[in-house]
Amino acid sequence: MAVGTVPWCLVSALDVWRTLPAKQQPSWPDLEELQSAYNQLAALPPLVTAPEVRSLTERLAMVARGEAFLLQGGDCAETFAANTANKIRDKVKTLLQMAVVLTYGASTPVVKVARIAGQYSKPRSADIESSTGLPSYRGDAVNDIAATAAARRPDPMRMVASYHQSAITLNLVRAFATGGFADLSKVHEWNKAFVRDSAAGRRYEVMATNIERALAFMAACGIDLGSAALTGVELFTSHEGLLLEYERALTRVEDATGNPYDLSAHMIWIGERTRDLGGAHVDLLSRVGNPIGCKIGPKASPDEVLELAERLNPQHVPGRLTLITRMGAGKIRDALPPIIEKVNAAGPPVVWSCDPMHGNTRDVSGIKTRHFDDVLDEVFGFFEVHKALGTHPGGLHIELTGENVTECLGGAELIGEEDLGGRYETACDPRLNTGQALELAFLVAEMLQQARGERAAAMQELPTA
Ligand SMILES: O=C[C@H](O)[C@H](O)COP(=O)(O)O
Ligand SMILES: C=C(OP(=O)(O)O)C(=O)O
Ligand SMILES: [Mn+2]
Repeated sequence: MAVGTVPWCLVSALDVWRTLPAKQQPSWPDLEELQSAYNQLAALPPLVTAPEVRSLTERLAMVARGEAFLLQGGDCAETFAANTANKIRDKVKTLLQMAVVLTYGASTPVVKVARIAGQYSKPRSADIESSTGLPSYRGDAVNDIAATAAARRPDPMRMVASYHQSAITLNLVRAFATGGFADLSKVHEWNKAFVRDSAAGRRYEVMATNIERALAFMAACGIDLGSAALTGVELFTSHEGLLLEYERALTRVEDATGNPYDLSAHMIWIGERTRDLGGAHVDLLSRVGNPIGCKIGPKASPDEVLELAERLNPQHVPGRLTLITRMGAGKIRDALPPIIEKVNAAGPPVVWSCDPMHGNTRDVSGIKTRHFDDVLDEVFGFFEVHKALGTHPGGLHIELTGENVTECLGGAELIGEEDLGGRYETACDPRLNTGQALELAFLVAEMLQQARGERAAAMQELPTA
């Protein structure tokens, strides 16, 4: 593994990353322990399969063509402690509820990708936490969040533990997706309860009633709402491909095709802090067959993004690459247009997705938070830019939870600074709570409906031949 000691000609293409600068890797204190964890991971079965991964690429190709919408969401950082049946259920439930609302708004399929079953490592701004003087918490796959020196020591066996936690989660997620939990009529009943019982929901009575009518119409037409197609969903998994040893150990060459896939999740994304063109992350992930995401922050130049897009999708495969822009509400309207123009003019087809969370983090008396209005404003900006350029606003990437936490400010429940202490439970970044996430889905659905109405009106105005 220590590639510096191996002659260059013996390095597998999948290990070239070992010769390149790798940012945000833990300082593993014991390389023998690391080797042992790697060997264990490499011998374990994959978490997902190559055909599933290819199905997601096909679904994302539909998004790239403007025929579908992508919804990606979940925790900033999953933790072993919060990996309980109820919390997993409620996260999946929130995603499914959002997806139904967005499907109605967009009148197209919604591709559902959870940040789940592997989101256990975090890039950090600082190696040392200023409040404690301890090494920063880097996710449960690396160290423990408890504020002691022993807890913060990076332990490679935690990567093996996070594999097992991911397997447990995935087992439940698969059961929820196909075992009746995701039944369209039931998800709609949950949305009706949200609309009826919450201040946030009451604003969306009209849309909920319209969805109800659409379901009644389908039933009247003889469509069986109890059929497998409507009681199950396709739910894919994703996480940031940050820990290179973990991702490499779960990269497997498919017998049937001879192609490598990172089978730790269906979709893997590269973070804003590790997307260097000459870096290890871009190299490893450029070589696997999964759909790849890449975060794009406000400092990225159009040329740099085009180069990244070519590097990550040289064959121009639709669905292979999702560019997840996370500019900040105040910057998106200026920063995004030149990037879209550059990539669309010469580059590969991409899915354009909006992460309205990471450019809008702020500090309130030492607590990391985000304001719902900023999140919404960035989403509005994203839609405005795409409308002006005639491109498809393909998706949303959200940090959310299925619980009633108080981590982000605002929303219809008007969470204020004084409320942040109530249920602030995230291990890293502040997440939208269920109500805020559903509210966002209804607002985006309204936007999508309006955009459809405008397109239809424009078509009617076209002169006939
Ligand atoms: O999730 C994203 C990053 O890991 C996170 O925003 C970094 O947070 P920090 O600035 O507190 O290190
Ligand atoms: C680290 C993250 O985001 P970014 O790379 O965009 O900062 C994240 O999605 O949690
Ligand atoms: Mn985050």
